[in-house]
Amino acid sequence: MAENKSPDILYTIVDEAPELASASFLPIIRKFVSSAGITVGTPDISLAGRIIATFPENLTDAQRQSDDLAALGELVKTPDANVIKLPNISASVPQLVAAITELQGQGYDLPNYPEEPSTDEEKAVRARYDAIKGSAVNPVLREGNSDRRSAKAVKNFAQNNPHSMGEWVSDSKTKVSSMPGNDFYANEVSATITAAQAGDAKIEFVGKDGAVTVLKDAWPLAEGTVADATFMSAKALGAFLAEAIEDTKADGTMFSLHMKATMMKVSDPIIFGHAVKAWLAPVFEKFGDEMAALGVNPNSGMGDLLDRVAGNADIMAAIDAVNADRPAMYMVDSDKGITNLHVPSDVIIDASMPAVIRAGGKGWDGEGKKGDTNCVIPDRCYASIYDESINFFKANGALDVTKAGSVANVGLMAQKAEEYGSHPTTFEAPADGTIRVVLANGETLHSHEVETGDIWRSCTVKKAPIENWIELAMDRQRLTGSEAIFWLDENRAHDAELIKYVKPALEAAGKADLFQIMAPREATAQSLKTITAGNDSIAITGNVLRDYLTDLFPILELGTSAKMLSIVKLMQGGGLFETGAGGSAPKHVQQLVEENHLRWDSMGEFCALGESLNFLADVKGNAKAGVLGVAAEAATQGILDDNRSPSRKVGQPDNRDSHYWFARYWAEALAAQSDDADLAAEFAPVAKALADGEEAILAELAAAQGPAAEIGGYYRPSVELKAKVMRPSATLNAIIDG
Ligand SMILES: NC(=O)C1=CN([C@@H]2O[C@H](COP(=O)(O)OP(=O)(O)OC[C@H]3O[C@@H](n4cnc5c(N)ncnc54)[C@H](OP(=O)(O)O)[C@@H]3O)[C@@H](O)[C@H]2O)C=CC1
Ligand SMILES: O=C(O)CCC(=O)C(=O)O
Ligand SMILES: [Mg+2]
Repeated sequence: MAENKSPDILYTIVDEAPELASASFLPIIRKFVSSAGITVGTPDISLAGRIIATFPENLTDAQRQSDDLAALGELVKTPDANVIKLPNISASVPQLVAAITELQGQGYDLPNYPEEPSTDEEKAVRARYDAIKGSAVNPVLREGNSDRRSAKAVKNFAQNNPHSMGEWVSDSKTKVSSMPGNDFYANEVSATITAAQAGDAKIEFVGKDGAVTVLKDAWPLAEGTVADATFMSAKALGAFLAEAIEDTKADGTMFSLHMKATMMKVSDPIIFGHAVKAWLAPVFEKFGDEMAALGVNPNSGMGDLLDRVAGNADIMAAIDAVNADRPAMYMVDSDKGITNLHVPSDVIIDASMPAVIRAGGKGWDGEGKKGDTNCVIPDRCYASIYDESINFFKANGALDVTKAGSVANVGLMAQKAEEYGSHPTTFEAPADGTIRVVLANGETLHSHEVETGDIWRSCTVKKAPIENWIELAMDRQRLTGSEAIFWLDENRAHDAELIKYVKPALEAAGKADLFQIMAPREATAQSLKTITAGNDSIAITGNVLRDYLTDLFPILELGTSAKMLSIVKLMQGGGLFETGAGGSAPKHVQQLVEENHLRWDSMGEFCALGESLNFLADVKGNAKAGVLGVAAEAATQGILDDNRSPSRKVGQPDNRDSHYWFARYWAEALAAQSDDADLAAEFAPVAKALADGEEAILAELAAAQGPAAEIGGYYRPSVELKAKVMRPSATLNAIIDG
């Protein structure tokens, strides 16, 4: 972070579409808040920035960057944090490799990603890259639980301006397929650590010969922590996937796999790799050794595999033959031939399943044809929410957006809760044997018999985050009076331990009758019924369902999760304001580069900015921030009232136009208010200049659209080129920079 004085607000530098939007929006924010003496820092948590910060010894002084993520990770543990966090890339291996290659091309002398490290040096490099891989940012910053909901104005807008929804028919063949058993759900055991059990635990693998290998040492388990262990059988997974492919073919639908290989960066790429192997089973049987020699790693996807075998005509012919015999495949981009199995980070379950459901159960096949799809979600822990949603819409038709209520979420997230914190304690069984958790007192807490390749993991959640989550749920219920459901399955080992916290806490507060506890399937059906009737519900969930539901319901209700209010009340008193619940929208970058139109909607940034300024006012007593915050809320309302959000098509207003309107409404609201005469006087001429310049500004913005745009890189675009593309209006720039 460049500034010496700690900035009042930190606005993160990220990747892809939100970062392009920032090139236009940040100068506006800076201009407005500087009038109140508020400073904005820009910590770089982009994938490229994190790579650069990891290898200072390879770089010149000019190239080096501080480790801003580490600094932010410390800041969020203090009451001073006021962070606006935009979505960033959680990189799959192919993305990480592409980012490294791009940086090397820009003159950064970075080591290659060691695919198969053998020397100690390679292993050390690999470990440093692995810390950057996957979801490496959000879990570090989320030192609090999550409160995600649609702001009233956003919800009203959606009801009055319904987005397009696919039609649901009762005989749709779209379905969810999951393993019948031997998955994480079936094998889960869980316990709450007692005082006598607390301390540094170990995870061990015991071979059939009795030899013990320590997989994880000095693993602190504090009293009150809920600690689970479970595994997915590799054999059962392989058999299930083979059957699912056959079943899809028999159904005449298309095959689609929905995983979270980014956030679940250890387990899910392995499961994804099993699907690639199952799809190309005859090819792996015949050419397994040749493919291994070419460096094929199925976990990196079909795209990487095809690149590696492209020079071998026999293998390519075998792949073509298998594909000809397979069912249709759900496509990421049918024009470019990118399939569901190409890149593990292309189809991410939280966004992909709601997109299928919003479309009436449809996906697109290799010929660009719409059709029903078999949605393969191997593990059953959470698949039931999608299965139940699909059943509900088959029976009731698509949601009526104009009348539907809303499902908000209170999510247990703090301190790497549950599955999303389980990467350091996830292992692929090295051989047949036993994996066990041995406590500090020598007791074996959990133990599983495993076979080679089984995916074993332990998830934990600490006591203070659980208690904070229950408090937050009670707050939200009290403030809204809504139906409130803890989505917990008493038949699941982990959830049963959480229920032991929830029930007494509710009873002690005298609120047991205001809350229900339901398994995810039942809670899905109940919540859909509630919103169909026009009422609201609060889903109080664990970390994975927080993630899934805060895309599912907003994508159905609002058309997108980008417009969500996404507040993380940090446990030490600070504020972390996430901008929406969606990601960094890679497809939007593609459109900008091809035709200079950015369809990214900054509504998430607008909402987070208002919250962050109000936080500065409420918690830090900064009255001018309060005035700016109220005016920013008015500007957000103006964007909605006058329908100034970006359009999808080139030639129509885009992200940049919405920023002009936001600036104008913000300035007008500041000029009109009477709480701070200085701010009113300062912004009156700004508001006038923006209004007077409307025609010129909109014409200059429109003129930029159409031709390809050059931004000088994907993972690390040129700052100058980005600014040139994203700030094409000289008239607007003169007002903002003046
Ligand atoms: N908080 C975070 O840091 C998060 C990061 N991610 C990361 O984001 C990347 C992409 O993930 P993906 O699964 O594709 O999900 P995204 O949410 O990024 O994109 C899916 C689709 O949602 C729509 N969308 C998302 N945000 C906006 C917006 N602001 N304005 C308009 N439309 C929007 C777009 O639809 P359309 O194409 O129809 O316009 C987009 O193609 C991955 O690297 C992932 O790891 C994902 C989730 C959260
Ligand atoms: O961190 C990530 O990879 C994704 C986060 C996410 O999807 C969410 O919080 O909703
Ligand atoms: Mg998500």
